[in-house]
Amino acid sequence: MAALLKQSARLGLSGRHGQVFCRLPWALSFQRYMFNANKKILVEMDKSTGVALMKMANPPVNLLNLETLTEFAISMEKLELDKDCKGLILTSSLSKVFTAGLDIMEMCGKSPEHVTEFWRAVQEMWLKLYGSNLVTIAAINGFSPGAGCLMALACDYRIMADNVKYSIGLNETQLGIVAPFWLVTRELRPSLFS
Ligand SMILES: CCCCC/C=C\C/C=C\C=C\CC(=O)SCCNC(=O)CCNC(=O)[C@H](O)C(C)(C)COP(=O)(O)OP(=O)(O)OC[C@H]1O[C@@H](n2cnc3c(N)ncnc32)[C@H](O)[C@@H]1OP(=O)(O)O
Repeated sequence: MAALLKQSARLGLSGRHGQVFCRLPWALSFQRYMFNANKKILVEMDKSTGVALMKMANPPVNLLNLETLTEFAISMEKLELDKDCKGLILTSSLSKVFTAGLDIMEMCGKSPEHVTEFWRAVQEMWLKLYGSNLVTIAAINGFSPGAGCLMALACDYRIMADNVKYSIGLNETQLGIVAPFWLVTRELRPSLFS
């Protein structure tokens, strides 16, 4: 963990004036590769350190819609298959939003099949992060409501930008969505499981 944090510092993930800056070398060596399917999830993997930097890049607020969640799951699978990858830093490419959470429009006026597929993708996102073999760190560089908070909770470690304007929390009850029992017990009351 200490090594990973040092690495995140080396990559430039340092909090200052409420921002988490991500400075990466312009020149990519052979030890570094990047991939993205549809550019909603950007991944930069540094083989020399074993640390992958994953940035959500779905402006304006990094909504987690079906497309983004699917791309996220594919990206996680690729990293899990890379034997050189030991750790993952999950962050946002945007300046003040980590993610605004689930795209409410995915749950509104859609067919039951679509809604089912969408919620399956949400669960898959959680399973991929919570069950990952990688050491996972959420570098929360902005607002992180709802599923943004869920994502952060599913990581092994969380670092949040020091800015009183940014909020984080499970606010989904305001929309009539209730967090399931297993989620609450696993992430918010882990002592119940031990
Ligand atoms: C493991 C699975 C098992 C089930 C688990 C079930 C439940 C527990 C776990 C998680 C549940 C999560 C549910 C959710 O995530 S619901 C969504 C919660 N999110 C919010 O309430 C965020 C609301 N948004 C904001 O507060 C602001 O947008 C924000 C502070 C993030 C940014 O503010 P800013 O001023 O920069 O931008 P805006 O002008 O507000 O937004 C731009 C644009 O985006 C639209 N928008 C914002 N958020 C959403 C959203 N969540 N869904 C859809 N659309 C959104 C906003 O309306 C603007 O649109 P437009 O006016 O430009 O058209």
